[in-house]
Amino acid sequence: MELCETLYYYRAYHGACYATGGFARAFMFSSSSHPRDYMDASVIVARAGGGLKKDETGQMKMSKDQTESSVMHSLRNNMAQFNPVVIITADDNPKAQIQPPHPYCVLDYFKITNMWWEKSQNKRIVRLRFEKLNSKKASWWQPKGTTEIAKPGSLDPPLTQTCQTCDHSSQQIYLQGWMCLRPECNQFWKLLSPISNTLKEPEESSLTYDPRFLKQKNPWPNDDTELPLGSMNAELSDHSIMGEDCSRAHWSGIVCPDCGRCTSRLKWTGWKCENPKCSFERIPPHVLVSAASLHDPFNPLSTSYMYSRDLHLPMVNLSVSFAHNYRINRFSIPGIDGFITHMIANKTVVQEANGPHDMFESLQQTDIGLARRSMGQDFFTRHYAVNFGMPYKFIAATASSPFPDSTSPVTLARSRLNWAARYLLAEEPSKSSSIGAEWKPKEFNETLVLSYMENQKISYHDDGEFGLGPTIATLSLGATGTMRIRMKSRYFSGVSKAGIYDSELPLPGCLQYEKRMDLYQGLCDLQSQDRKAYNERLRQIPKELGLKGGPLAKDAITMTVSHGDIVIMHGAQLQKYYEHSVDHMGKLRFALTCRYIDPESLSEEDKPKWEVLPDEGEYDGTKLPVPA
Ligand SMILES: O=C(O)CCC(=O)C(=O)O
Repeated sequence: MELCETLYYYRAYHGACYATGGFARAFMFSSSSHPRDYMDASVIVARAGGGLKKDETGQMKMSKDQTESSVMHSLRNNMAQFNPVVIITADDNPKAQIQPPHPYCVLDYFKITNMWWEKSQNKRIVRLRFEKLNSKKASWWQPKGTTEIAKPGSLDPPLTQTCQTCDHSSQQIYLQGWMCLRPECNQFWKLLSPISNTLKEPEESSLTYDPRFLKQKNPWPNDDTELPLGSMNAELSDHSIMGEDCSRAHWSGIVCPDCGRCTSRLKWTGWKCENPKCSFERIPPHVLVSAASLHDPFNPLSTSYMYSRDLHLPMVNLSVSFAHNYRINRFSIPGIDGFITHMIANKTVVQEANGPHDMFESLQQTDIGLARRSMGQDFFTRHYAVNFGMPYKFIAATASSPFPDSTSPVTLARSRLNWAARYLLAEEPSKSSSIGAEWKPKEFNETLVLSYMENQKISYHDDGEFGLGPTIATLSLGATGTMRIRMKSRYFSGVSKAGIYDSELPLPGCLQYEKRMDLYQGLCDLQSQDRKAYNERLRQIPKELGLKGGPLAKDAITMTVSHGDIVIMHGAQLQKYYEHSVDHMGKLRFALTCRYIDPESLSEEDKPKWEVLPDEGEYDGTKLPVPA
């Protein structure tokens, strides 16, 4: 992750070659290399990535012929337009002549000089020869005290021969003899035996590179020049620019100037080198993003009720009301016991003392411990988070502290959201008494603060973990966000990833709703009568109805959440069957989300070491002057 966030030329989380926009940018040279791969101080020969699978012994093996892919087109573009690629080595690279000092190390820029087809383990593969771009620069990966036996260009040029069958010419790569390298030709990958004068595929283990092929020099325009390998992210301009330190470049990783390690920005305040032996830290000055700068000329704030920019599918029911300076959009989704309320704040709300404007600015001025949360295996969430009150231990566990250790926006948000939830749940027309009774003992006992810099977002997820909810309320501060709510794929398609039909009551809006409804009762009966036949039916139904796991439902509700707005989701079913995501287009956004977390649902070690006291803020939004 650190590599991919720091090096603009290598953003391939799972691949050997990173290509983008039709050009290859970098190659990773690691343990899954091919036996004929080669590496010295100036030349590398490697197999183009892809097509490897683990065999039963855990070894990476070719499972099928390689074919022309978009990566190969990119590599050809690099050659045609003289775009060099960066090569990175991993510490398990068996061809490295020295032990690389770090798990991943950048070698340098290389020219791709040759790209050809071969055969290996009876499968067709593509191979590449790379030559270091700047031949004047020493290669740090050359063993100390040694010199290259032959530098590129110091030997005779490689032999080139034309195939008598296909008229295609190619260089001689192996000392064992010349071979046609055009896979369409029936002479492809065959050596002429001088004894029998017949063509035969070579013995792979006997192949030795022809030094004239390896050590050729291929001049490129502008070679022998230096290109930057370090990232230039996070260079601040000389002027103070509002939000510059929250820009995409500023939450990218940097190359540590002290030890050279790629370092992601894991803390809101700045970078701290992750190398345990290095103490480098960089805290860029934060130029306050002022609340006044959030002004949207196409949606001007007023003390009247605001416009709505929310959209929904026709099946979703919307009721609109106006109260206490909020436009209140209340959505309910058929089949779901619950509702979603969007309270759209006006100028009176956002400008009130200790209100959204003040909270937004105050959150930027105090270090409240916002950090990216670990998702395991060295991966971290994109956004920053910190929790107060009852510990939040779901998905990616977040550091928690008692409310008294937080800053005023955290407690103010809790009190504001408790007021909003209390007000809305009491207003809920159909079931006010039961919901109100359920809610009261579950007033919010936790505030999770999320902060999103430019281009950061939270992808589709639910908040339905055991012991949490059933009411979840968020106060949005800063840049305008888009919150999307959609049915989970499993319930939309009715099929699990393993291809098994889900026999739960189908939800309106799902694929093949009517047909699935027709099957529903019969399946319930079969389940209680004949378990074997029932399981068999679950495997047959996807084929009968033409259903497969994987299709994504359209967003049922899309809300434009502005600074000061509140979104309240109520109902466990909403979290079970639906999921939500939020992104934004600005430089900085905070989401302060309050939940009730049942302390009894936490494991002994997760239980707080502090008492979570009731909210004493007593915020009351009804006290503000309302639009005339
Ligand atoms: O950013 C937001 O508004 C929503 C945050 C959210 O979905 C969460 O905390 O689970």
